[in-house]
Amino acid sequence: MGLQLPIAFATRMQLLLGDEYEEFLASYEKPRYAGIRVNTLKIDVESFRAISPFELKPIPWCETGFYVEESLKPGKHPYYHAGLYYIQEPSAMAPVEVLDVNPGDRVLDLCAAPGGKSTQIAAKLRGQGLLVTNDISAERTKALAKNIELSGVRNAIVLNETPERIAGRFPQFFDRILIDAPCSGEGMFRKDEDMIRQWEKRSLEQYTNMQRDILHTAARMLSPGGRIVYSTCTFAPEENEAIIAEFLQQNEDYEVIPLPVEGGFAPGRADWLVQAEGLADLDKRQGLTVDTAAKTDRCGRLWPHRVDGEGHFLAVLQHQGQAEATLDIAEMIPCLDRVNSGHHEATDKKGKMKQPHRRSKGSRNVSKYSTAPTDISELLAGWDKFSDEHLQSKPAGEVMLFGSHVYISPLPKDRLDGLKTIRPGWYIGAVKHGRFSPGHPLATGLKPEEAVRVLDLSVQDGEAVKYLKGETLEIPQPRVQFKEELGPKGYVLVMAGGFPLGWGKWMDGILKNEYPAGWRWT
Ligand SMILES: C[S@@+](CC[C@H](N)C(=O)[O-])C[C@H]1O[C@@H](n2cnc3c(N)ncnc32)[C@H](O)[C@@H]1O
Repeated sequence: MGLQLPIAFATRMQLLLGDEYEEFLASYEKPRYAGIRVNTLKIDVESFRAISPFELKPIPWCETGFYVEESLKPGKHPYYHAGLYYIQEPSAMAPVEVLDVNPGDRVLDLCAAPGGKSTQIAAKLRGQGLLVTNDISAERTKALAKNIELSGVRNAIVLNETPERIAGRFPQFFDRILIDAPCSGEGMFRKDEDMIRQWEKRSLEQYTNMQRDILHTAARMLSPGGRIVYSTCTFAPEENEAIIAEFLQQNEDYEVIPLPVEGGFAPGRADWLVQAEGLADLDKRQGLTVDTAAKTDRCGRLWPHRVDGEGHFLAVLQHQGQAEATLDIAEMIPCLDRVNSGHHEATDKKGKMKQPHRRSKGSRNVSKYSTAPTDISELLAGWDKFSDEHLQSKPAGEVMLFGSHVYISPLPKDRLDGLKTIRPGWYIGAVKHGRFSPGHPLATGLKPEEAVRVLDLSVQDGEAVKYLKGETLEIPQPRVQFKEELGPKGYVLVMAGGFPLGWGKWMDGILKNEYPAGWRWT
């Protein structure tokens, strides 16, 4: 066998799985599975199937997910750079499918980086409601913010916080909470051998302490009648059924909802917690009863020897309280029917939000964090002028100013006071050298019909790739589509096969490339 499993892991799995162990072990001989998930914020599944560069085989537990041949390099196609799909391990698509996200919900993704599940949640929200996406790792939130932007999400806030500090600001606030918990990663050994080295470095107890804390803190943020999905990519019952059993014991107002039978979910292994004579050693924790431990058979497991995917665990925790009519986010912010990214942390290095002051201009809600002495009216005038000249209409929502940067946010900014905010919303642009420059995420969040000037580049003959590499392109004027009264000169929304990639500036047959250097195709 090519893969060297840690002996302690293999011995434990053999003990737990008994007769099934040989089959489990044989799964490590098979190649890993690769998947993509269609981003329905950009394209519906049927339309994507019609233009897909890859053969697609449906993933049973995710309507928008497909197995693809990894050797075809799905990350090297202009459609990937246009955010039409996200590359995601097939089993990792399961937790969001059982979170039951509906447009308009307030959703928290607490351990979110690099953002696979957050972009899946965003697609289910369809631009309505709120996604707060968080990770404790500052480094990993960079990838998280980028993936949110690449996917064209307009209603997300990206945080880099501890769950405890978020709970302090958002008690009983969220309808849905996803905890894709940090774990020992045993289910990912086949996908990523580095996970084996990581496994050897940390004790199980370190993980279980973190998992317990995160779950208990998350529960404080759930609104009555809401739902938490707890998932891991590990097999150890200590990190899975035992965490859920203990939570249920301490929180009688929660039930575990059984998973749908279709799709390949195997039941949770309550039997690993409960033996004929009572609780197994593993779970002789104070207060835990056999009845509660037995409920964990309603959790779900994806086994690499039973499904085409890696190992995962998931539990749907439904709060039994009556859902209260919460204030709709759209009521908190006038006109929030379209609400989302950027490059500037909105907090200082200590995570302190600079004291905001609000002011209204016309029908608009404007908030400002006074980081830099940029003149507010200059910023607003810049944004007004840009939108008049380049957009069919101004996107609605609360305009927030951070120094010289403009965002549209799905929440009133005082909700974020004191939190280390990586993106307070959709990054619109900034005033540089006295001029408003549109942000790249403004382009990735726009629909082609919202721009005044568009240019469609060919996907087939390498033209879109040239743009993605940052090249200047020669583009004759008839290829630029524009609003007659505004002319062809100026910022152009550049597309690949009809899907926005970024900005360019067209003048006299030349398209100056505005694709950000850090995003370029290499
Ligand atoms: C399994 S990964 C998340 C993968 C992600 N959900 C996705 O689908 O792309 C777990 C994440 O939890 C983060 N993490 C670890 N401890 C945390 C904590 N106490 N609070 C929030 N995030 C934490 C890690 O930095 C890591 O990015």
